[in-house]
Amino acid sequence: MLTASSRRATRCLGQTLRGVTTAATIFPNEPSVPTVNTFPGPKSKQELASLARVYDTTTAYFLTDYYQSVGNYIADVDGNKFLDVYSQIASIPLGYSNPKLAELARSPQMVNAIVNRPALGVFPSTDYYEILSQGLLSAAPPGMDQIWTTLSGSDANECAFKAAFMHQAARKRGDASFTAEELSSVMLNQTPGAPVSTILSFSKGFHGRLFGSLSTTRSKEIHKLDIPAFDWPVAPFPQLRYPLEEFISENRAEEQRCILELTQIFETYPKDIAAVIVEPIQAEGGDNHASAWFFQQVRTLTKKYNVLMIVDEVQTGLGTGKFWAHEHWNLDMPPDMVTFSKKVQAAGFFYSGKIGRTKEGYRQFNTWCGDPSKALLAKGIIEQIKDYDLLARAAVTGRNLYDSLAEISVRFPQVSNLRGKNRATFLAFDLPSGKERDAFLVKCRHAGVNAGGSGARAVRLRPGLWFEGKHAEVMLAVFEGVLKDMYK
Ligand SMILES: O=C(O)CCC(=O)C(=O)O
Ligand SMILES: NCCCC(=O)O
Repeated sequence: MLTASSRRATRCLGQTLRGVTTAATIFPNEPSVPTVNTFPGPKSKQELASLARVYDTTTAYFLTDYYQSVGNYIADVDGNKFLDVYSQIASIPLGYSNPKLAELARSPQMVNAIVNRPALGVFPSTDYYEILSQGLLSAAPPGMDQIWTTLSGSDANECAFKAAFMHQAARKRGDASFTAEELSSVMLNQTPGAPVSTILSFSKGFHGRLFGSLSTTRSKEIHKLDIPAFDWPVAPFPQLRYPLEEFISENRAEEQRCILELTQIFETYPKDIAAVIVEPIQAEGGDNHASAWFFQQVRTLTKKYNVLMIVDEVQTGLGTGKFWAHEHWNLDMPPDMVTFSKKVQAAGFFYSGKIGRTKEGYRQFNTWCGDPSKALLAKGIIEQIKDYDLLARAAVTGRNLYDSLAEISVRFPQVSNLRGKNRATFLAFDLPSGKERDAFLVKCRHAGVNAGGSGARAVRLRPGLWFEGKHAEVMLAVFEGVLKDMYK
């Protein structure tokens, strides 16, 4: 049954996509509606219990059958098919079983990259330059033409931190060599070889879970408890009111407050600050936005205080209607490093100049130094995005979806703080409490839509780039049904 808002989204999106390749062409076997019989089904329960004997399944939503998952639909082992607007925590860019990526996976180049996995730092492959230059670097953020590849988002951030520390130390050291004291003290984890230097992050930020990155993660206590942490500075991230355009002056005042506090930290913090790390939209921490003005100020301040600016695009990359969300800010000076992972499938960071390099070697290093098979996959993803203009199309889909959700929020005032306007389908809204949000997500799954949560009470939408009007229609109808069930 189509609601007024879902009809509207379908109409607009149908017009946009007429005459171009659609998800139906790419995924001829994609279901047109979800099917949910028994959920969780008997097989899912049984097979999860088997898996649980050897692997921690505490957080599993259901046992997934990836062989049966197609396009925007994820299947479970009991044959249930859900419209997936969460995409493996925002990390499947082009739908399940994407035939073009599957073809790439069968190519001799991919087979070679997988079975002959190189230790790239010492034995780089003949095609790594071509894979990087025609792939990831063809979508590099403005002003950046250098890349370092890593293994995960956390690893990307940590390697960017290391690059920042080494760059700052080299800047201060000038042409001098390491001193004998540096060489001996570093083996004892003491100064001056292991200097007291820090990475500043923002409240509610999420930058990963490894030892260094976790110290910059500030989203939820549970991620950090019991793990030793660096004593590093934290600055307030603006807590804005939504919709942004209705609270312009309040929001500007809040951002000014945060910028003032950041300035104070730069002025008075007793330890060296090598870099600031910031997400363009705080994702895990609750889909928290800030304006281009705020980020422009951060860039100006970091330049002024000789602090590097790392933009963590692990979740926003490919997700906001541009390759990189910070492209929405119109910065005068690009950030120093931009980290990526998730939808890109490969991980690493972009930079310009020499920030990511050291003259000695073996300092930014590990056995793999990335993974050519993932970099090749990233190339295939970027090509498909360009071939079908998927970022611009996601921007249109997102605008219509935002309007439809805004209409829903009028009928259901429990749906509040809708956010992500003009950020494609990187959308979220709040429900009154975390308990209600969790109940909403469970009910949606029973009704055939797999969505996610972020922060304390947000429902987050992260569909892939082949998500279109007809998918939005299904999602909106399910959301309306569940909201009616919960609130009317
Ligand atoms: O939920 C998220 O946004 C982040 C997912 C992730 O990387 C994590 O939880 O470690
Ligand atoms: N940050 C982990 C989120 C995982 C989930 O709730 O699906």
